[in-house]
Amino acid sequence: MATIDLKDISLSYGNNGTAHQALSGVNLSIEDGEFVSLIGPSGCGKSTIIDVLSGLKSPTYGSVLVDGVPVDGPGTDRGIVFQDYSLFPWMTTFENISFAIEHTKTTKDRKSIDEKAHSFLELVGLEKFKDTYPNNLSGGMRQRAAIARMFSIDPKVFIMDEPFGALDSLNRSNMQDLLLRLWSAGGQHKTVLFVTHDVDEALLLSDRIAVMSPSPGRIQEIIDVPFSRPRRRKDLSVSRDYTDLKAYMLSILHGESSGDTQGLENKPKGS
Ligand SMILES: Nc1ncnc2c1ncn2[C@@H]1O[C@H](COP(=O)(O)OP(=O)(O)OP(=O)(O)O)[C@@H](O)[C@H]1O
Repeated sequence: MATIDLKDISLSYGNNGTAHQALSGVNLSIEDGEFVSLIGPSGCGKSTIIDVLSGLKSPTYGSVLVDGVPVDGPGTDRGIVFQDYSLFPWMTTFENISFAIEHTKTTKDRKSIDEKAHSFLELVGLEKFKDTYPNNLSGGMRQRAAIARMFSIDPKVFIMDEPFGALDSLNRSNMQDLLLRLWSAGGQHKTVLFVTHDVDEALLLSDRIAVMSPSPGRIQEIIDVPFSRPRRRKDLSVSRDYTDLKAYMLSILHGESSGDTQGLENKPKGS
């Protein structure tokens, strides 16, 4: 059970003389179990929002709440996966996961921690690579290990910053399927904030998509994704509603739409 509230967030980098306003007046509420993606051009402030929600950066103005409680630093209630560097390079895959479990303090004895770590490695198909160091894993394997680690600590909230951005398209599809499978396992969905540059990825995964605009970073529009779950790529790709919504999103991202939800003629129905 977790809700996220970003309330009127502004953030400036640097000091007065050279301050750069990265975010201005960002408001976003995410419901319990909701999967929300952030999409927008490079430099619009997606990673800054991720850092603020993670507790790695404090906003200059505004507040961040998880389940109504203000975020004042990193915590095990929020699991994070970045595009890279999510794993400790000096630990094997097994050690990375067992270390994370150990630090949640919910599992105390060594045997239970190790069993739990093994079960998560198995879940993502990495049991054979338990003694391998991250540098000797492929990019896809590293991200599988990072996702296993995030799930193993059972956080209320998943925060993912372009986790599949560096993967080739086949690996990326496999990882999206894995994420959706784990996300919906057990019927209790986690609350997710997911950054992507990829419109298809956002439409496949999300309940809602927040489209950002730059200079300073703002949320330009929030789109409801109307497709029922489970979603299958091949069904989506032949659906007229899907191609219309994708075209609409691309038009916003390329600055061809005002982004005004009122009275937009080219906005597809149901979004
Ligand atoms: N530590 C920093 N110091 C100064 N400016 C920064 C810093 N980090 C980010 N910025 C600036 O803040 C703005 C938002 O950056 P951010 O990384 O959040 O954007 P982004 O949307 O995640 O970009 P990308 O899609 O390229 O990862 C950019 O203009 C960036 O140059």
